[in-house]
Amino acid sequence: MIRFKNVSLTLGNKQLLEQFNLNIAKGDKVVISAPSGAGKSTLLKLLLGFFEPDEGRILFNQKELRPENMRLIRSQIGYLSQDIDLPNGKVEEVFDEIFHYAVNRNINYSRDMLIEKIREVNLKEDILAKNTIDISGGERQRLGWILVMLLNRPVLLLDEPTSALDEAMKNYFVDYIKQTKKTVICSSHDKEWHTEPMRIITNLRS
Ligand SMILES: Nc1ncnc2c1ncn2[C@@H]1O[C@H](COP(=O)(O)OP(=O)(O)OP(=O)(O)O)[C@@H](O)[C@H]1O
Repeated sequence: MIRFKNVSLTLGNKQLLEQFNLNIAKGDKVVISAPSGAGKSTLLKLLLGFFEPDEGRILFNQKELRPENMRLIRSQIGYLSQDIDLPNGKVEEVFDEIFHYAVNRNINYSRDMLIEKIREVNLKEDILAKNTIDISGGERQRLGWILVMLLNRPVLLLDEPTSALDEAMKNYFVDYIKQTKKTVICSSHDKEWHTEPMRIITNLRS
């Protein structure tokens, strides 16, 4: 479903990917656990079309990543960025707004579903009335997770998605990924991700 074929990429003066090959089948769970600065975030950003490879090809559902395909490809991806980029505003309104975007209008979403998820991830309902700029890193990360879970897209790209969470919460999200049928690529250093059925990738330079 996702294929990197001999992909090389240099940013600045640093070669991050060198003839990199990776085949990801539908439903696979891939965890990238290369050292800091190795290019994990960049690999995810390549799939979103934020960077283009210097050499090689990237295929998504047999289609080559090209500017004209990116809109359709992105509509199938739930992306959790490292800094959880939520718009400014009251949490409840931010979620409402996101589910009113044209691309998300066919998704089943309600305030009750949001509240159920908020409870599941050990947040309190009063977070709905808080501004997204006034919440902690751990709260923000859990809201990002709630968003990708509710968006319910077939492919998840997760960039250090458990870095700000306690052990119980890390395990909660690892368990969610274990049981989902979605195709998942996750960058993380957390040991909780080193478990079946995750495929661990440690080297981006071959
Ligand atoms: N647009 C850019 N121009 C030049 N260099 C860049 C650019 N984006 C990233 N880099 C550099 O590429 C390297 C890889 O960055 P990236 O964020 O992908 O690493 P990472 O493996 O995710 O690291 P970490 O685990 O610390 O988040 C870093 O040295 C970074 O400074």
